[in-house]
Amino acid sequence: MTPHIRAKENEFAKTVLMPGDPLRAKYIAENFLDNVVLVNDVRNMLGYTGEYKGKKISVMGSGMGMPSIGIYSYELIKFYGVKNIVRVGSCGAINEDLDLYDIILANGASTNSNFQSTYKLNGIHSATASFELLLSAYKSCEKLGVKPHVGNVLSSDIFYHDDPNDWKNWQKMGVLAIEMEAHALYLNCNRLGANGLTILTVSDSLVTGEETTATERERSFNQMIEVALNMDEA
Ligand SMILES: Nc1nc(Cl)c2ncn([C@@H]3O[C@H](CO)[C@@H](O)[C@H]3O)c2n1
Repeated sequence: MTPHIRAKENEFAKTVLMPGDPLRAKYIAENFLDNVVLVNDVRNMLGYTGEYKGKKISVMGSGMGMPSIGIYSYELIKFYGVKNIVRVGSCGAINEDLDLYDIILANGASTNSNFQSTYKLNGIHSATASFELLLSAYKSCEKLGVKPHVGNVLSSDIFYHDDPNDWKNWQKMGVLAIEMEAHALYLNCNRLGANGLTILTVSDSLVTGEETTATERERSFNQMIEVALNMDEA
């Protein structure tokens, strides 16, 4: 038990998938996993443990933003012994080579957040994914015939930027897309010795202004889930 999770000590698998939306966690549990058990519903941040092709795996919502995923990923690693956390989410593309529904594997996550000030570093930590998980996800993409984009993303504290064009400065740095969680996940994993990876589906493009519809998001989301579920476990 923690302040935010009611699951018993051994109720999470070694690997946890984390969509932002707890209803996505419910969708994944109901549509992809067998022998599913609800292990958390505190604050309705639904968490489940089940099996995929006979392998134990968990899925739980992370909420939106770095403070939220920062709490849940910390507690999963520190108090439940989780070793691998794979964020599966949506993002806004800022690179012109990206199309709607493209899949991104984030090897790193830049940020405008103050999150890493807690580590009192006399510099800026490069928040990076686990290469083991990144390679496993890349191989899973190959098996499924998916060509992912591998690169840096921006984890922003803000969804509505006051200057609607400030993403263009990040575009100059080769950043592929904007989302709001990866940087904090990677910091927790880097600090606590766990493996983290973020897999994203492009749900909108700041370059073209295109957006997916709610139903299209669900369809395109499935491909990313299959990539995550078919990864070899680290
Ligand atoms: N800042 C931001 N901007 C754009 Cl264009 C996004 N597209 C998807 N997301 C993700 O979806 C949620 C916001 O809708 C967040 O969890 C975030 O990770 C985005 N977050």
